Amino acid sequence: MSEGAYQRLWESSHVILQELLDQEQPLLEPVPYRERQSFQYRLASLYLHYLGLLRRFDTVYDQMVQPQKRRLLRRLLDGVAGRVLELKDELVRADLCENPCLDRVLQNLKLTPADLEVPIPKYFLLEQSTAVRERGLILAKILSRLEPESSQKSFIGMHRTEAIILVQKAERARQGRLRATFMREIRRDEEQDRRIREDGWHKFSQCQAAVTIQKVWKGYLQRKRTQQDRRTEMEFIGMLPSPNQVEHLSIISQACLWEDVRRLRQVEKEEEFQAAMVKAHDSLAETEGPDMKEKMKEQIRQWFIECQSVRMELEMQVQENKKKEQEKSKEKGKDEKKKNKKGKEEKAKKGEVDAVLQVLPSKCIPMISAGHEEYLNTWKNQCESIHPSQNYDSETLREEKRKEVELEIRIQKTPGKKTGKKKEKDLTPNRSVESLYEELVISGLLRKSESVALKDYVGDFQYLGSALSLAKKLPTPSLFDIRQNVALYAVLRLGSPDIHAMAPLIRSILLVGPSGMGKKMLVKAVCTETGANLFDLSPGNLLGKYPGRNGAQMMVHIVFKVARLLQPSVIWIGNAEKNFYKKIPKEDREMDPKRIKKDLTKALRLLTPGDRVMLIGTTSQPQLAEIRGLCRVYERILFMPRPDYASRCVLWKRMIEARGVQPTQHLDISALAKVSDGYTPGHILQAIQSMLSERRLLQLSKRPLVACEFLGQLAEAGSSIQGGGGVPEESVHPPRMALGAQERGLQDWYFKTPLGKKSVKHRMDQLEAEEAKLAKEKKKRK
Ligand SMILES: Nc1ncnc2c1ncn2[C@@H]1O[C@H](COP(=O)(O)OP(=O)(O)OP(=O)(O)O)[C@@H](O)[C@H]1O
Repeated sequence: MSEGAYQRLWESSHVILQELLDQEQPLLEPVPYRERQSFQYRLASLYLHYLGLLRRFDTVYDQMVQPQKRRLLRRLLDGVAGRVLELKDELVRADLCENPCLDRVLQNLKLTPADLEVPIPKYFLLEQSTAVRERGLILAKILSRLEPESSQKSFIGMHRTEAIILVQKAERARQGRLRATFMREIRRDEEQDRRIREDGWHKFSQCQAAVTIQKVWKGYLQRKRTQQDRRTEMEFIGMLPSPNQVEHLSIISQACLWEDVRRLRQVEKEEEFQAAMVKAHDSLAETEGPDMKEKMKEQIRQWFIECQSVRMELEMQVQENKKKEQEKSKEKGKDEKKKNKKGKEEKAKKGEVDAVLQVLPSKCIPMISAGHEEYLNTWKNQCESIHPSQNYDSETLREEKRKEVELEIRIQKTPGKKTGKKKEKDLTPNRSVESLYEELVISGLLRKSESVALKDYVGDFQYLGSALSLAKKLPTPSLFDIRQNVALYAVLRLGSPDIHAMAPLIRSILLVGPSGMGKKMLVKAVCTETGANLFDLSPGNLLGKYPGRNGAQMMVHIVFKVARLLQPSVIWIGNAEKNFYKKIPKEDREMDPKRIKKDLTKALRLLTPGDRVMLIGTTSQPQLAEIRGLCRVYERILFMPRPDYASRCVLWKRMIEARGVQPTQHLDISALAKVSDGYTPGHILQAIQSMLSERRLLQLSKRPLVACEFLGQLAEAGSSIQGGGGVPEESVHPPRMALGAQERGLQDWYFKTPLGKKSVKHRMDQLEAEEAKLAKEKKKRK
């Protein structure tokens, strides 16, 4: 796309933004509780529109070259991202559920589930790439120093004789297989010869022979043609990838190349702009600075004189008014008391006070509005031909710098105020961050995170959300919802300091789901998408480290200190239930899993907006924990049930493709999705990995994949996980039933959490109200 195209995209985005800003004011007005549905609908529609706007601003900010426009775009982008997070919070409050159903709104607005995907601004990684790379290098350096010992340990030697026997075995097996194939061919030839000898040659006339050959040939041709037609039809309706994908890929890679070129130009123009800013500042301070100072002094003097006279007048008036009011208030007091009494009695008579729904005032809207104004005043009508090379605009630069210089001079005249924020006690005042960082790496509390993109967390949308709600069934979150919530709660907040400071503060989330649901994968994805450090405070990882009460305090202190200084950071606690055990099991007593509970709670409370540190807990057995303590530490709880049919379809397809295999029409993905009901993505992945061995991959050209080949592996994957760590009494059941029971347990637990409780209560109230209504109608008919 050209600069002009991005400019047009920016322009059209502001038309949408204007419409959205117009809808903001009415949303602030309180709405009676009975209009809850329309309130939710308005919120959802606004949320979807802002998401679209976020996508647009991200594209424009990523590709626009002009440095001043980029600065404004960045503010707009962060503001809109913050507003998306605010609206998500409002939606959760209104729907009493972490994954409100948006399918109906989506349909009404003629959008697709792809429009619901949360875009992760590209600048999160692009603009901090050097910092992240440097930190990665330091980590790799420290780890490489530690590595030799572990690599020596993992190598298991083999005796020479054993090795020779192994090679001999393999060679004999190979020769045996060759001989068997050879013998099979000889026997087949002999059998054919024998049959010909016994039957004798069938004699054809010339005409008969020609007809037979034609029959075979025409049949072959027709089959080929039909196959081709079928393929074309499937490609046309989008059920098969088109054959000219190579061409398509080359177009995409060329577009990516152009995008990179534009990013390089951005850097060039930014450097020029930085230099110009310094120059403009210095020259303004030198030429206009003294005049500004004089003017300011004069203004202050004038203001002082005016204030003095106004104050005196006001004081006189106040004294007069006081006298009058004292007299009046005596009389009024008697009347009001009577009125209040009456009002209260009337309300009590009506029975209840009508509850209202209201959106909280936004922190982001003022920033977005200011950005929108600036766009309208400065950039909207600016003709592109003025700056065809995307150079900075010197007039606007001087204007901005003038304000900055003025502000600097003003600050020189008024002494700065001291902030009264209390500082937390530093237990390691004499240590440098580098040495603390190294200590954490050596003790294994700071780990290298594997690189995983959030989009690789595969899963489809819940298409039946509203239909289920109408049928009074609680829709369970889909894998798509989970990916979306992780993007909103963790990635967007950790990716940018400005977004973090504006958005509602979330310090911790807990991922709850059966083993193999991808909880650890999501933690890694958050680190990858934001370039965050990964601290591991899992109880199993703390065994024997920083012993004693003081040790635990010091450990938590160092982790949070380094996490904050080198933000963004993720502090991960696997098996999070162990920190809050109701009763510590014998096998876990040695690790004393509850020892960091107190310090963790305290340290979390000290995180404020702008501290991009997030605690992410993962658990598959939350029932073992004391629920109040767990819910106090983890502010948001994301329940991850097993994938539904739609998600399983995408999972099978994408996971097979990831092994380098393009599924053909011989492979019935839908059947695989049906039989894998009750299995987690981890099980499906395990089945695919053990089925698609190197040998099977080599055979693909001759023997295409079919669905039934996976069944054995799938059954094994389910049963092996169950045998490894499952609950003993469940192991007698087939895996599907047992897993279902485990899931129900998790769901029951979720309904005991604060939000779960509210949601259940709300739905019960709704049911009761409807039943009462029906009963009334019945009575009337009688
Ligand atoms: N939605 C998904 N898309 C792609 N891969 C997935 C998905 N969910 C899980 N996986 C894969 O399944 C495997 C198991 O996932 P992971 O170890 O993250 O699960 P977990 O929930 O943390 O399990 P546990 O509770 O046992 O620790 C990983 O290889 C992960 O990449």
